[in-house]
Amino acid sequence: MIFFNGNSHYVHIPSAYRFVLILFCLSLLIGYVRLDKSAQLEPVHIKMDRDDKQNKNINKPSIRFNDVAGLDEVKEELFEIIDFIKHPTKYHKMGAKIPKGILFYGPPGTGKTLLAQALAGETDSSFFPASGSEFVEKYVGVGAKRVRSLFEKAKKTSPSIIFIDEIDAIGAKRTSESNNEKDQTLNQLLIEMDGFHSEQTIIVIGATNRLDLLDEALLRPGRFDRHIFIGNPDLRAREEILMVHTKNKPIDPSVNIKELAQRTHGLSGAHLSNIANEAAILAVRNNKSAIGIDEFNEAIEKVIAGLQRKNAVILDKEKRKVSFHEAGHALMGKILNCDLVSKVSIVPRGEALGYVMYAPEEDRYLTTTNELKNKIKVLLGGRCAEQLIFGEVSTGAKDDLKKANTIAYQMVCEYGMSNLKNRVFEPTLIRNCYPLIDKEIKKIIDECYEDAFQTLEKHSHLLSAIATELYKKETLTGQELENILKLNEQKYSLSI
Ligand SMILES: Nc1ncnc2c1ncn2[C@@H]1O[C@H](COP(=O)(O)OP(=O)(O)OP(=O)(O)O)[C@@H](O)[C@H]1O
Ligand SMILES: [Zn+2]
Repeated sequence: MIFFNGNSHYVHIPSAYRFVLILFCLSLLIGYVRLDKSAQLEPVHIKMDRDDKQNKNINKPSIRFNDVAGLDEVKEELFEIIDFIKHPTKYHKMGAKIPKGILFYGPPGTGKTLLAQALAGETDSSFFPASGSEFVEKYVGVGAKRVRSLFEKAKKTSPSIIFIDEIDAIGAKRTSESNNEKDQTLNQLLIEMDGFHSEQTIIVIGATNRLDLLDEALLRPGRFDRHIFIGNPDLRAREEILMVHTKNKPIDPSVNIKELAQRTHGLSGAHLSNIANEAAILAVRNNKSAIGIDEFNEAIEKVIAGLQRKNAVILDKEKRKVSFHEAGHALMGKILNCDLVSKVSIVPRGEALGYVMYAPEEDRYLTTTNELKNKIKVLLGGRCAEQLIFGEVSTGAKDDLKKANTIAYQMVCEYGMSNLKNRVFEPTLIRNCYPLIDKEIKKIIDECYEDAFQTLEKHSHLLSAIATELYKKETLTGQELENILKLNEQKYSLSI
């Protein structure tokens, strides 16, 4: 209550009322402060909560290179990228551009995702996994928007690694039957990759099982210009992968991991991790205190039986055949001093069941008749070895034959290196003179085959030595090949 005296503007309030008034004002004040506080605090509180969630969503993998077994060559290649991410200024000062995109390609389950996580773990980068198929939407523009928002998030928490699995889902070659939504999504990805500055350390890793499907635009310099093949593990790698996946499991001492690795030729890392897990589950079911060989045997059978592709696991007989076939190529290459062999392997790669890798040659612009014939002999060496050892040939030389025949054809029709001398055959002339040309091609191929066969026959002890080691180890480096030859050449010369 307020008393008002019109004359003096003095307001007289009795003390009891004064007390109540003070209390009222105080309570208002406290209420206001509380209201004000809560009005201010609440959004702050919510904001913190959101930040917290965002931070929690930022995935910083704890996986390290040590968790990825085998793949030593790949890891070596990635060490450079690690240095880029860890010390970007060193490179910026030199005016060097940090690579933006890396493409991992190879068969499924070989550790592409694992490696990308390990790269993030090693560099303490934020990890943004995505799958190409997530961006493929019915409605135009949705995929592009998702790409934009993914890059926005990655930029905020740089250094970041964006991992796009199944990149072929958005990055496949564009055809005349264009799909507007897919094209927009791919364009957005290209724009984002072209857009981020080199000061923002963001590496985009794409993974695919089919490199050949990807659009050229994606592979251009400045985009996914580093391509790293990640293949199925060889014997040593399989042993290491099995070790990684049995590390924290009680294993019966009688289990020989090396022997398990030998029996799982052609399987991927994912299969091996699956075997270890299946074996553990079986051990629980069998009331065992440790995983024994019976559980492993059953798990291997289960995983192998579950494989749809029969040739995913090469039968032992085939493995022997492939070993001799590849040894035939490698030995011919060595004897004829053709190209420098850097690796021989019987680990399937793409459609090939084995392969010989040659060290990059210096650029050559001229090749002689003899050199071309030697190339044909090396190509035919695989089939010759099969004929020599098994008395029959297989379909495995399909690609070799195609390449050998192409060289022979060029020798006859383009280089004037046959009995038809210095003639050049244009398509119409080829049609008219086909029997003549064919006879010359056949002559070159037959002579080379005969020569390669005799050479391998003469050095069959070396062929067997290489094939045996290859069968055992599955991959031989150029140096290991050299050592086998040296060792057996000595034995050979001593024995004659
Ligand atoms: N080199 C390896 N070392 C250890 N574990 C491995 C290795 N390779 C594969 N694995 C195991 O297999 C699982 C699957 O591997 P990952 O997902 O990385 O394969 P991927 O190549 O990305 O397959 P996809 O092409 O099918 O996406 C991993 O989680 C891991 O358990
Ligand atoms: Zn071959």
